[in-house]
Amino acid sequence: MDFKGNSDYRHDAPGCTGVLVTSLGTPEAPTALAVRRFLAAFLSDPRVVEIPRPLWWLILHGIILRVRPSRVARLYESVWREDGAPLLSFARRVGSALQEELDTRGGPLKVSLGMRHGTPSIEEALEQLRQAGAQRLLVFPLYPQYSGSTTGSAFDAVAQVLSTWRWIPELRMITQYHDHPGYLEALVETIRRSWEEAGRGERLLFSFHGLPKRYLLAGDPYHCHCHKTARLLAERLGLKEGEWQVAFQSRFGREEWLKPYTDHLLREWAEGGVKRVDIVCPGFATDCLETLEEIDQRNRELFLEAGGKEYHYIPALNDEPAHIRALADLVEQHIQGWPEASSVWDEEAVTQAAKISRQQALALGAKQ
Ligand SMILES: C=CC1=C(C)c2cc3[nH]c(cc4nc(cc5[nH]c(cc1n2)c(C)c5CCC(=O)O)C(CCC(=O)O)=C4C)c(C)c3C=C
Ligand SMILES: [Fe+2]
Ligand SMILES: [Fe+2]
Repeated sequence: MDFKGNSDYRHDAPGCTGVLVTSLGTPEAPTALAVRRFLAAFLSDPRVVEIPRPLWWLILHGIILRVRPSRVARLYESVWREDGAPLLSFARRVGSALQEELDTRGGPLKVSLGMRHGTPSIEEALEQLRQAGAQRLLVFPLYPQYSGSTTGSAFDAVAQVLSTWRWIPELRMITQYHDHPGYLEALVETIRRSWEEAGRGERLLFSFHGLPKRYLLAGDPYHCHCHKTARLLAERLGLKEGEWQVAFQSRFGREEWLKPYTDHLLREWAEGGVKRVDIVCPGFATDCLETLEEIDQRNRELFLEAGGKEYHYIPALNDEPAHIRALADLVEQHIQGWPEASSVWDEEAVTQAAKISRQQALALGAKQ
C-alpha cells in the first residue's frame, strides 16, 4: 500500500485547521444518465438502504435504476439553475460565505466543500486540505439532525479517504446541531420575515426528510432531533398547540417511513378546511430537489387542488447571513481547546532530515 504523503513536506510549514463542509451531493446534469450514476452510488450505500446486499443489488439494478432515473431527471430539470444543481449551487455559496466569515474572525481556518456522492468529492476536498497542511480536521456535515443515513455515511467516506493517508490529522466532527441557538434563531428570523412580507398562515408545517421507521426503532436519533428542533422553534415563535406540526417528506420504497407523511397531512388539512399554510424544512441546510420540487411545486399543487387557497414555502437557510454566523459559531465552538498544531520545526530535526535527503539523492545519483 502506497500511503499518500508529501515527500517534499517542509518541517517549518505552519499547520492549519481544515474544515470539511460536506453535504449529500447531487447529479452532474438533469439527465437520466447522470441521475442514474448518482442514484447508483447513493442507493448502494449500506447506511442509506439497510437491506441484505444481494437482495438489494437485484432490486436496485433490476428495477430501480431502470425506471427511476428518467422520471427523476425530469424533476431535476424543473429546478435546475444556470449554475447547475440547486444543492451544489447553494452549498458552494455556504462554503465560501463561511470561509469569509471565519476569515473576518481571525483564525487560520481553511474551508473545503466535499460531497458524499458526486463532485466535488470528499476525497478532493480532503486532498485540498492536506495540501494546505491541515494538521487538524473538523468534519462539518450540513445536517442539523443526526442520522446514520446522512451524517454517519459522511463519516464513513471521510474515514475511507483518511485510511489512505500517511499522516492522519487530528480529527473532530460536528455530528448534529439540531438545538443550536444560532441555527434556531436563523430559522426564526426567516419564518418571521416570511410572515411580515407575505402574511401568516393558519398553520405552520415543519417538514423534515423522512426515514424508514425501522431505523428509528433500531436506534437512529433522527426522529427525536427533528421533533426537538420543531418544538424549540414553535416555542421561540410563540406558537400554540394546533398552530404547528411536524411531518416527514420524500418517502422512498414501500416500507413504512416516519409519520405523518407531509403530502398526506397537507391533503388532510386542505380537505378539513385549512385555507392557508406556511411550510418550512428545517432539516435542509440548503435548498435542493426535495424542497424546491417536492415541497414548493408538487405539494403546493396537491394542497391547492384539495381545497387550500394559499401555500407559502419558506426557503432553506442557504447563505443567509444569520445561517453563516451560526455555522461559524459552531466551528468556533467545536475547535475550542484544540491544542495548536505543535510545529515540527526543530533545528536538529531539520538538519537530520536534510542529511538523509542529501544522502538519498547522492545514492540515487551514484546508481545512474
Ligand atoms: C436531510 C436529510 C436527509 C435524510 C435523512 C435522507 C435520507 C434518505 N434519503 C433517501 C433517498 C433519496 N433521497 C434523495 C434526495 C435527497 N435526500 C436528501 C437529504 C436526506 N436524505 C437531499 C438533500 C436530497 C436532494 C439531493 C439533490 O440532488 O437535490 C433521493 C434522490 C431523488 C430521488 O430519486 O427521489 C433519494 C432516492 C433514503 C432512502 C434515505 C434514508 C434511508
Ligand atoms: Fe434523501
Ligand atoms: Fe423520537
